[in-house]
Amino acid sequence: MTDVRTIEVEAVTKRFGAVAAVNSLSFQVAPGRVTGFLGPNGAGKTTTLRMLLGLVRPTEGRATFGGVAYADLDSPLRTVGAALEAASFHPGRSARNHLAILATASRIPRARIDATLDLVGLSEFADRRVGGYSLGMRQRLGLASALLGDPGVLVLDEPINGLDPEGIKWIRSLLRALAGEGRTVLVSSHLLSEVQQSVDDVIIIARGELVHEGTLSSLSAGDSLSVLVDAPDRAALAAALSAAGFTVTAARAGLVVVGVEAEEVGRAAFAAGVPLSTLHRQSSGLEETFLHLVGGDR
Ligand SMILES: Nc1ncnc2c1ncn2[C@@H]1O[C@H](COP(=O)(O)OP(=O)(O)OP(=O)(O)O)[C@@H](O)[C@H]1O
Repeated sequence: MTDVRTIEVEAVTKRFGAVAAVNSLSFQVAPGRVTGFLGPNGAGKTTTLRMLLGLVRPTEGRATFGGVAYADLDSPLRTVGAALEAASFHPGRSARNHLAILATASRIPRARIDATLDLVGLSEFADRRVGGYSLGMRQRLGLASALLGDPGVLVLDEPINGLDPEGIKWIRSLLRALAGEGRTVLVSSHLLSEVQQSVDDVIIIARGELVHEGTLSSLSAGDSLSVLVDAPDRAALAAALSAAGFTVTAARAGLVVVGVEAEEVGRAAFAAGVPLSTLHRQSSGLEETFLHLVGGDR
C-alpha cells in the first residue's frame, strides 16, 4: 500500500493565463527526511505547495499524498500540517484561541494545544493578541497550527523567514527531530544556505521546472574545482597555460583554470619560466552551485 506520507508530484503544470508558473514538474518526497524545496523568487514553489494542498487546481498532472489528493484525505489536519507563507491570523485573537478553534474544527484533543505551544516556544505568549506578535512569533504560530494534529507530513513555506539566529537554530533542530520521528518534512526556501544545515534532500526548481533532485551531497558532486592564477606578465602566463593544454578564462583578479589542481598550473608556469604573483585553488561552494543551477546571476 502506498504511504500517505510520501508526497508525489506527477507532471504538474499550472498556467495563469499565458504564464506557466509550474511546468510539467515531477518529484517525490520521502518520509523520515527533511527535504528542501528550493528555487529563486518566482520559481513556482508556493504555487506547487498550494496545488499540493488543494488550494490551486493544477492545469495538468496531480500532486498527492501517496496517491490521495489533499481534499480526499480522511482527516487532513491529522495527516498533513501546512504553514504557507502569507498565513494570516486574526489579530484580535490569542495564539491559544487560534489553536483552540482549529482543534475543535478537526476534533483534535485539547491537550494538543498546550503541547504544541510548548513545542514551538510560544507558551509564554499564548494568551497575547496575535496582532502584537513579531514576524518570528507569527512563524512559530504557523508552525504550531501545522503541528497541532500531530501529522505525518509537514509542508512549510519559508518557515525560517523572520526568525532571529536563535530561532533559526531552534527550527533546524526541530525539523531534524520531526523527520527523525519518521515524518515527511518539506521546507521551501529561496536560499540554499538558509536550509543547508537541516536538509537531507533537495528539490530545486527554476522557472517552474525541476533542475535538480537528490541528496544534499549530490549537489556538492557538481562542485567545480578551479585555480586562480596571475603573473605580472599576464599575457605570457595565458600563452604558457594555453600551450600546456589548459582552458583559461580571464577574470578581474587573474586567470581562472577549471578542473585542475594549483600544483599543475604552478608547474606549467614554472616550466615556461613565467614568475607568478597569485596561485590559489578555489572550490565553488554549494550556494554557487545552486545559483548556477537556477541560472542565478541575481
Ligand atoms: N494567482 C496568480 N496569478 C497570476 N500569476 C501568478 C499567480 N500566482 C503566481 N503567479 C506567478 O507564477 C510564478 C511563480 O510564483 P510562485 O509564487 O509560485 O513562486 P515562488 O517560487 O513561491 O516565489 P517566492 O519565493 O517569491 O514566493 C510567478 O511568476 C508569479 O508571478
